[in-house]
Amino acid sequence: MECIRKTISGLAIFETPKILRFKSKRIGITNISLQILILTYIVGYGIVWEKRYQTTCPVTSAVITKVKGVVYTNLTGHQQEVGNSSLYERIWDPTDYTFPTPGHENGGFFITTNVIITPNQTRGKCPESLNVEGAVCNADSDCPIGHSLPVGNGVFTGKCVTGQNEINKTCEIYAWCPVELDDPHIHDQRALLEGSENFTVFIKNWIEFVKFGEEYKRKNVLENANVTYIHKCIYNATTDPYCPIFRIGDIVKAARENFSEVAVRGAVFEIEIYWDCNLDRDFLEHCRPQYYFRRMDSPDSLISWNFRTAEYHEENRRTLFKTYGIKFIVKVTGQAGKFNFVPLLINLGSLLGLLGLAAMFCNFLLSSCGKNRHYYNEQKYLAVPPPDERPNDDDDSSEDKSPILADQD
Ligand SMILES: Nc1ncnc2c1ncn2[C@@H]1O[C@H](COP(=O)(O)OP(=O)(O)OP(=O)(O)O)[C@@H](O)[C@H]1O
Repeated sequence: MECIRKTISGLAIFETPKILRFKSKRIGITNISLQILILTYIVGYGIVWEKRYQTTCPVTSAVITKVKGVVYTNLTGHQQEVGNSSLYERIWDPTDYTFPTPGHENGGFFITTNVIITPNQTRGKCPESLNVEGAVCNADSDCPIGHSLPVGNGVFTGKCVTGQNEINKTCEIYAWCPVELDDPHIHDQRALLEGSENFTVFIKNWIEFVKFGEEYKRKNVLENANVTYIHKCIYNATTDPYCPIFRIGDIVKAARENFSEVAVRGAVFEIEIYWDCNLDRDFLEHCRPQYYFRRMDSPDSLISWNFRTAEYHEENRRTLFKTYGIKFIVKVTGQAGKFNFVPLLINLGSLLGLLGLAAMFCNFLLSSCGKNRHYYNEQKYLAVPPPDERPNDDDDSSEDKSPILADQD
């Protein structure tokens, strides 16, 4: 009953903190300056510049690419011409030099820049390549039947036969014969498809901001673009930043790399399409893509970007291609922001909280560093003696003894 009575009487009391007014020009100016600084930072930088009054949504996108360009190759002018150099005299169109398998994931694509061709391979028996570690032999006993070398081209037949250069003997293998030659042109500092720097790629990118609905959907091709424009435009960061057609050489150059060098052994580049959209302004006018290019791998003399494919002519005949090239990864990033009361109120709330920092700092200066700190501390803090030293109070009731100011009415 006592407890309930106290609670009820407590409801009739209003408590408010007492504020200490301390006259000091220095502290007053420090306090107001800090408050202005915090206010400018939160309102100017946080709310206005960083648009923290907006709710955001990350971009969702789809990308597909199409490469165009034709090049005619031969080994004329290469330092070391191979025996069968006519093999490399050929025309290359997109179907020959782009590959869906390693390149089309994430809208990426792959362009062949260098190649070793081994034509007319058939399944049969032939000497293992001299370049394969462990292939050289002196007698049949060096080539156990059924054995294969870790980086070899086939399975040992059990015979040691005259090798590719007629001087060294190598183990005979069941394989696609003749085995791939290490064509000397690949060691030139010139790529076979050097002309591929003039190829172009059309990057088609559709985006949307799911949270804000169907009306905020668009593509990286501007609304006023027509076929004539598409056929003649080439992306340029300053003169034509919204053209979706990119010259391969320009991409490599924008990533601060030399095309002739990377074309020899291959490389990986990233094309980033960045969308930063303010939906409080005109969507089509102010929501436009920005493109960034960078090299993802680092130049390496040991590892190169290559893979093998084959063209099968009939059941037992194929042409083998060891293909070096540049892989392009397309990455779409970005977000859209739109006005919303919730983030605005949250930021204003944190502003009020942070303003308290100014008072905390001034308090610290006054109580720890100022010359009147003792006087300040005396006024600010009420020293309470420990319970066993407090003056004897006959009235042991636990009634609240704090003074209560009565209102006029
Ligand atoms: N890499 C590119 N460089 C320049 N123009 C391109 C490129 N890729 C496509 N285009 C052109 O852009 C337009 C739209 O391309 P899209 O692939 O949608 O149409 P298409 O008729 O199938 O193209 P195409 O048959 O020429 O490959 C076409 O006129 C096409 O020729």
